[in-house]
Amino acid sequence: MAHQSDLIAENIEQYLKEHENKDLLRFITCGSVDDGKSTLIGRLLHDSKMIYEDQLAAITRDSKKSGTTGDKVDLALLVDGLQSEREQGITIDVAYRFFSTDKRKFIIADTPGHEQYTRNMATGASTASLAVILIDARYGVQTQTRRHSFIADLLGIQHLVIAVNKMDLVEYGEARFNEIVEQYKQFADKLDAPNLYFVPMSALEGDNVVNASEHMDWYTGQPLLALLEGIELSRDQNLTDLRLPVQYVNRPNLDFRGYCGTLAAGILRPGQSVRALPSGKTSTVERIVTFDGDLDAAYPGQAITVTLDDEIDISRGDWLVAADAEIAESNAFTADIVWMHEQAMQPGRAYDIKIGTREVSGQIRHIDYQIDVNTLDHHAADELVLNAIGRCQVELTSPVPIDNYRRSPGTGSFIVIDRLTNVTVGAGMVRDALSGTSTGTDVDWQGFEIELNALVRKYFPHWEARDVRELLNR
Ligand SMILES: Nc1nc2c(ncn2[C@@H]2O[C@H](COP(=O)(O)OP(=O)(O)OP(=O)(O)O)[C@@H](O)[C@H]2O)c(=O)[nH]1
Repeated sequence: MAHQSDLIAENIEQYLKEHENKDLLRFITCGSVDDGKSTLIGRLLHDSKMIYEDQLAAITRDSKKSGTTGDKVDLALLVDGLQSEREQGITIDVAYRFFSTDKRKFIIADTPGHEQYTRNMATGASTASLAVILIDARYGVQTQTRRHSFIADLLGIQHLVIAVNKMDLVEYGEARFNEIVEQYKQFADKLDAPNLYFVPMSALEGDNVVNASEHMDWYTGQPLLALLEGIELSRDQNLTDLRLPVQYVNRPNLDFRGYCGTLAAGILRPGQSVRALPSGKTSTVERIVTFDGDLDAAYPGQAITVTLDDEIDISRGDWLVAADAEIAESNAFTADIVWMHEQAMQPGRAYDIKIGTREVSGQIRHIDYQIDVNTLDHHAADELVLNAIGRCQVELTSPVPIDNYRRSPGTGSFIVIDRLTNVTVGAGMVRDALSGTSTGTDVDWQGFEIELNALVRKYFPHWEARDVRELLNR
């Protein structure tokens, strides 16, 4: 079990360094208000001895004053306490907590359930491999449960742990648990849902969180922590396709030219034949350079600098892929977009799209449908408001290589940036390439007109856009 030095870390850099030889599981916790998310995280930290003695003494004292658990220690106070410390002076959307056991280190993204739910969850989930979805055993699958599961699935999370909590309030009943499992599975049929795990638990009483439950001997699976420690993650990585989006070209002197980036997919080795996109030029990997020396092989997620045998022209935003890889290139594709800004997405408006390490201007040319995250129904939409999710057609002013997000999240995702304010207003997951359009590098007239209208409204409120256009046409 953990030592004092393994306690919850404040500083992620230092924390990761201390535990660098263990593998890392990032997970997200989701639940409706009062499902017991804080209690669960508190219980996880408490039972795996991640809490300082003085913290425990403080919450034991506070539980008597302001807890909701009678004589018992209210472990939710631990999490809420950490949260309020972190929130002093700054507004954060997602709180991250770090802990480790002998087997693995963990980062929990804890997303507040109330406001701007979709945006927060999408932020927390975008780097997570697993989601713990809490269900109150008394109420079973709720609209929120479906919403959380859908977003987790949309973001390509491979493992969903359905934590049926508060089993103590349903007499630890096996029949009730099975009923909820069935309810959930029926709904999960509509998802691509990858690996599902169901755990009956009581976060309050400590059943099946870290320690196996004495009250539910009918449950033969593992408690939550053992599950989190044991789930195999390597299978989730795409080791087949090679993708290195170049973040920056390092040229300290005439003898060295290295291409730096984080390997998004595949295994890269010296001697490998590679092709640069969009130029199509090929070469061979000479060295893989890192801060700690050269590598014989690099894996997804590793930040590397690559040198090649030939001097081919590669710049920031280009991709290195396997020489024989077949990749569609197009200036149009379909994508699921999560809208993250108060100002609604307007099809036809010009936005900057940052895809991989490249930034290109473009527009959302059409919303095929909006997805109701509560029912998973599709319906028509002219715009996407804050937190809405839609299947859209995106068109760029120049072609890019297209990767499906599910196959390669690192290169198949993008963000949408407002051109006037430079604020990130949306996040998207690429689905399929569409055949290119004649727009090519032409001016995007529709987007231009919308921007023009906005500018005219701002600076010449008494003018009509029509007047401006007439002026331009003269
Ligand atoms: N009986 C019982 N009560 C629980 C259990 N888990 C949590 N609770 C209680 O449920 C209430 C809500 O728990 P929290 O942990 O604060 O729930 P939360 O989901 O974090 O809620 P928010 O922080 O408001 O989003 C508290 O009174 C807890 O003591 C459980 O397993 N059994």
